[in-house]
Amino acid sequence: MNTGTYGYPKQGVKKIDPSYDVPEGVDNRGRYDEEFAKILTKDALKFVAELQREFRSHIRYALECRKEAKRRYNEGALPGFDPATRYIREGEWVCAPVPPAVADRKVEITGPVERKMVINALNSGAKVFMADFEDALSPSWENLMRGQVNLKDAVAGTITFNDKARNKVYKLNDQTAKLFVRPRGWHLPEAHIFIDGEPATGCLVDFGLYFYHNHAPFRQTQGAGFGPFFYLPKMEHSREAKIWNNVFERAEKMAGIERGSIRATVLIETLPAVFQMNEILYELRDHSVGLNCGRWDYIFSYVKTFQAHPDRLLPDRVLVGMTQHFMKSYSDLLIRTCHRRGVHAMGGMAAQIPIRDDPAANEAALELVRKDKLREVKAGHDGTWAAHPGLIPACVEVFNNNMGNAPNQIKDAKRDDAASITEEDLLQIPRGVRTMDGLRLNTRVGIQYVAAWLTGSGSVPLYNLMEDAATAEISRVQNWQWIKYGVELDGDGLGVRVSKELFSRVVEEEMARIESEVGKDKFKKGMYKEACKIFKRQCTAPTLDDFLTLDAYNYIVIQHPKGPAKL
Ligand SMILES: CC(=O)SCCNC(=O)CCNC(=O)[C@H](O)C(C)(C)COP(=O)(O)OP(=O)(O)OC[C@H]1O[C@@H](n2cnc3c(N)ncnc32)[C@H](O)[C@@H]1OP(=O)(O)O
Ligand SMILES: O=CC(=O)O
Ligand SMILES: [Mg+2]
Repeated sequence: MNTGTYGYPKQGVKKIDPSYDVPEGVDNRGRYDEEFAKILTKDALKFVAELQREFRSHIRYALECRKEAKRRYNEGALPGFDPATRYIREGEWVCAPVPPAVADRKVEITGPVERKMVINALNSGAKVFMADFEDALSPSWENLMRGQVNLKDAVAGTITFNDKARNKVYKLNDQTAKLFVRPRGWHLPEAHIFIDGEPATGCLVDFGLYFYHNHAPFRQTQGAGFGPFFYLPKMEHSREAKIWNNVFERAEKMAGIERGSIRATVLIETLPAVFQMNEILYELRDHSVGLNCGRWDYIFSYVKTFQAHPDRLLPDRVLVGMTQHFMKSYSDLLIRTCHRRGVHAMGGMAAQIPIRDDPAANEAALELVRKDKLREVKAGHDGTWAAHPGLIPACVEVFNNNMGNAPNQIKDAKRDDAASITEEDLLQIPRGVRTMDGLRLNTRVGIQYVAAWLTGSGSVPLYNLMEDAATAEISRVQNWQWIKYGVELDGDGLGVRVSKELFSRVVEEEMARIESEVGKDKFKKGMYKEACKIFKRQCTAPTLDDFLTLDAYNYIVIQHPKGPAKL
């Protein structure tokens, strides 16, 4: 079907779904659902529209600045510390004290805002559950709106789920994890809600609807007077943190709650942002509750930032771990920065997940997780992420054994030694081989991930590892980089140069392998062919697409009255 931007039929704008009651200037093109209507109330949408109107020019400017920075990096510049903000880096200031409710964040579970998983995560024994509208969620209208319904029920404490097939009813335990919510990044539009004729900014929809409905019960039942709490993804510069700070202040004013009630942890997961950690904390100093090592997007961002630097090619994805010098430097400097400013320095996600049908492989995976967590706690991190409830006991054990009863290490692990970390340390080229296996695995994983994403799953188990939008991005940009620069392979493919022709053959062979692994029936019913087309185009594009999900988003937008149905 011939479609315009976001799949909206080109022949004309159809009328607003009459069933949603919308404020002036807001056009809701998402499917009507009685449950969704309780979230998409006129007043809640009015709040989202106010945020959009107040901040759209700032967001547009910040995204323009990203483009400008990209242009500079593409012309050979390297990211680095900004001399203009040296006074912030060298100044003696601290963030507002950590709210007591979240002083102890030793282990945090993450997961999409899917109903059963929300309950399982809150019951998992982790201190925090990061409910994800971002890397782990395919942002279809259904997923986003159901996610909002689920979180509202979770904050109210009434969430239940009846798994009829297994005759099992899920409900919350007496003790649950504290909820943090991660909205989408600044770059993603919400193509079902138009404000003044333009798609809304995705993260303002996620934030605005969640905040509007939950701030009061959250502060009463979870935050002990503080909150709600957030994780903020994919920022590249402190000017983006400043926008969030202003959004928070605007929200606090609307709700009539004290300034500094809302708290957020910023993911440092872009290469430019590592040079802005003090500046980001400074902008958010009244609303901050730390930084987190978003290691997967960070690796993706290393490739993206250096897309025009053929001297900085990545080795196989599996070799770019936290012990590579640039990754270790990033984590050490993050700890030093956070603790100097009085807030949490959170670790990141190990990609291993439990392997049910192979006890030896399961133990080996658990051992890798333990090793990763031991490295983090010894380095001074105050807590870490787990992707699966089955990993919580191992993570808790490592952190408890090494931190005892202390809620965090903010005062005890100052890491002043990390003050000497330089720009060169943070940019050092990762070492390792580039192999045909690496190219094949990237291709197999990338295509299967996109296929899952197109059918509504934003995080999936593939080859015993957790894959989400961030890990899939690494597969995509690494393939792109190797093709673009005709990388000469090591190992089995020794001497072979990666080219579009070689990649085409690899895609064909890996598609056949995927079909045999998932079975003919699932392959036929799934969206593997569409995924292959998207992934292949992106890996061979003359210029690198900024995000895999921006292009793929067109396939999952379904506007009503009925636009093209892809899901
Ligand atoms: C780079 C980053 O951004 S990391 C953060 C974003 N990524 C994520 O959050 C990934 C979260 N994890 C997941 O989505 C899942 O664990 C996956 C997709 C990796 C694996 O999923 P599955 O193979 O379906 O897990 P599995 O079948 O072992 O699940 C067993 C049980 O644990 C539950 N479970 C698994 N992971 C989670 C989770 N993260 N949160 C809550 N419950 C979970 C399942 O719902 C299931 O529950 P049930 O027994 O009551 O039915
Ligand atoms: O969001 C986390 C990451 O590693 O990316
Ligand atoms: Mg990420």
